[in-house]
Amino acid sequence: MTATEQLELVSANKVHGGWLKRYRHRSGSLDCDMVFAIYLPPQAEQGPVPMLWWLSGLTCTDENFMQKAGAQRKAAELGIALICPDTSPRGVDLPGEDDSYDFGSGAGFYVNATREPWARHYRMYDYVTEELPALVKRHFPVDGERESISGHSMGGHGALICALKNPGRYRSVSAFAPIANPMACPWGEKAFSGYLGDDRTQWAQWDACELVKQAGNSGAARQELFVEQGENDQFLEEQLKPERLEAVCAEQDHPLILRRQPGYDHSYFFMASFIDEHLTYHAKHLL
Ligand SMILES: CC(=O)Oc1ccc2c(C)cc(=O)oc2c1
Repeated sequence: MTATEQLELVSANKVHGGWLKRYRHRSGSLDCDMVFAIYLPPQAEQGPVPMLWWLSGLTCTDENFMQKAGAQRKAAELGIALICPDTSPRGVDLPGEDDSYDFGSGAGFYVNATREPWARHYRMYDYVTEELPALVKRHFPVDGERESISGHSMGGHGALICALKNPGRYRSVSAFAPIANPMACPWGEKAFSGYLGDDRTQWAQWDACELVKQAGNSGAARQELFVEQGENDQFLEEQLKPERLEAVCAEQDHPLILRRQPGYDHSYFFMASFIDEHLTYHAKHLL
């Protein structure tokens, strides 16, 4: 811990016997102040609990999942901490940062930007895989050896790439309506060209389909991917493309559970409907 590290409590609410707390801290990797949310189940009063990281989607902050998904009841029952970072650096005031919902503020895409002016602050991959986990492990009763990851849409993409880029790190990974092949959809092409430049070989490091292709060369065991997808999702065909992940997983013999749910859209109503099953899935790997 650095001598100056400070966590400022923003809010605290008791939920299902545990505590949902929000904290502000100075992020070194993003070079700005950030807020994250953590739900500690009642079991955390007795000793360290395993963790589920939740990565949210475009336009979200640390708050959406905690307020809308209804995950705390099951997390309290299972004894799993939930941790939700914000989705981009905040307050850094870069030109054009607030011009659109799918780039800049609220749209960090969980990559480390290499292109100016984004490279100094837009390092969400380092933030969610290194800086914030280290901080959480220093300050809260969590078991650093037991972590899993999940997310929605842009955050589903984030969860998949974090797991695929770090074999053996997360006990399990799941995703709701992930942007499965960002190199080949308008959201991803805009974000990757803006943050990473025009060299598509660099983009491949941040694309779940490309990482599944590369996973066979790492020597590590292939980790199962659990994906939930609503069939009435308004972004399904143009942006999400789960069939591409399905095809590449079949081609590479990479384990994938892809569940298509009739009638469900892209909203948090979809996540609220299946979050308990995802928590139960992660609990099988964490407990
Ligand atoms: C709270 C909420 O509705 O979140 C939300 C809405 C829309 C989207 C879209 C379109 C993409 C995404 O990545 O996340 C996302 C989250």
